[in-house]
Amino acid sequence: MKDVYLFSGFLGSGKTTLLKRMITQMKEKGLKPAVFMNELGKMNMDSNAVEGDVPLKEILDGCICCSGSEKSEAQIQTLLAEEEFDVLLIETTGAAHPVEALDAIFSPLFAEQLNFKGIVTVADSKRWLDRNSLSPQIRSLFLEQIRHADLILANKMDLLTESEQGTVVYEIQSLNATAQIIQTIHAEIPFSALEKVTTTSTQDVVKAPVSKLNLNAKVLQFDAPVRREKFEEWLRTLPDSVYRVKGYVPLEGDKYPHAFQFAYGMAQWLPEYMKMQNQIVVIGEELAEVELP
Ligand SMILES: Nc1nc2c(ncn2[C@@H]2O[C@H](COP(=O)(O)OP(=O)(O)OP(=O)(O)O)[C@@H](O)[C@H]2O)c(=O)[nH]1
Repeated sequence: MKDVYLFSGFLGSGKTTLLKRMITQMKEKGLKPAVFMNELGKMNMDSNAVEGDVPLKEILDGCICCSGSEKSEAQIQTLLAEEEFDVLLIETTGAAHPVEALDAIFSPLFAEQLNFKGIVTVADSKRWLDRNSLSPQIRSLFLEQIRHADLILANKMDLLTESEQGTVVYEIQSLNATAQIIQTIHAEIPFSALEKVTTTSTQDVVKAPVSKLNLNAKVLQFDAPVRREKFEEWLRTLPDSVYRVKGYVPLEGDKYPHAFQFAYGMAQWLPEYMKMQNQIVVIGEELAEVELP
């Protein structure tokens, strides 16, 4: 039997950061991980984070509103048939209800092969404090991801004061009394913390209704390099209903585009040493008016 962990958490909370850490630690222990990820918006930026020697299946432009469980089942089946691995890590999109992703894992097809260990939710602690500013649909998704977790990482603790950190842990524990909560910075946990997880989820778990999300993903292409200040100024004009921006931004004067991440008001730039497609994906509500500067 292969252990399976499901990584859940809102857009930009730190799931890919956790995934990378766990892959490194598993390899150090001599375990072979495989990864299945679902991405919004036809761009495979996160899968670039997974090294080439790790078996990987992904669904790009993953469905936002439904589980698409047949597609997921087919991908998992291919992994099982074609690859050698010990542990399967599944990263859901930040827009997914964690319980929907369970459909594929609990498929009778895999009953003899997969041992589901649990839902690990990465919570953006700063966003937690500000959750009331989310639209009602998005807020209920955000809460559902935490409510169904077996292990919760209260992540981005570096952005909070000590008293805010205490508030977040207390409030999250009131929403989910059974899950263990670990306070983290950049999702730093030992793999042993993951191994201890035991799930309370079953196929019949009852999920609160999350009404239809108006979340969309829009890919924007750059025709020419931009000035970094101009681009950052543009970011500040984005409405609060833009939850996530990521991709590759060509900057004036630089040979290669820069990998770029933006989540909850925080931007991160990383140099790239290869030619990547000059495009970003913007994820949020009401994106019709959002265009590049
Ligand atoms: N300050 C701070 N930034 C963090 C922390 N953890 C992750 N980040 C940053 O947050 C951004 C999003 O992290 P990811 O790991 O890509 O988040 P994700 O949940 O995989 O994002 P999606 O898959 O797009 O939903 C990146 O720029 C990370 O470097 C943290 O603890 N503190």
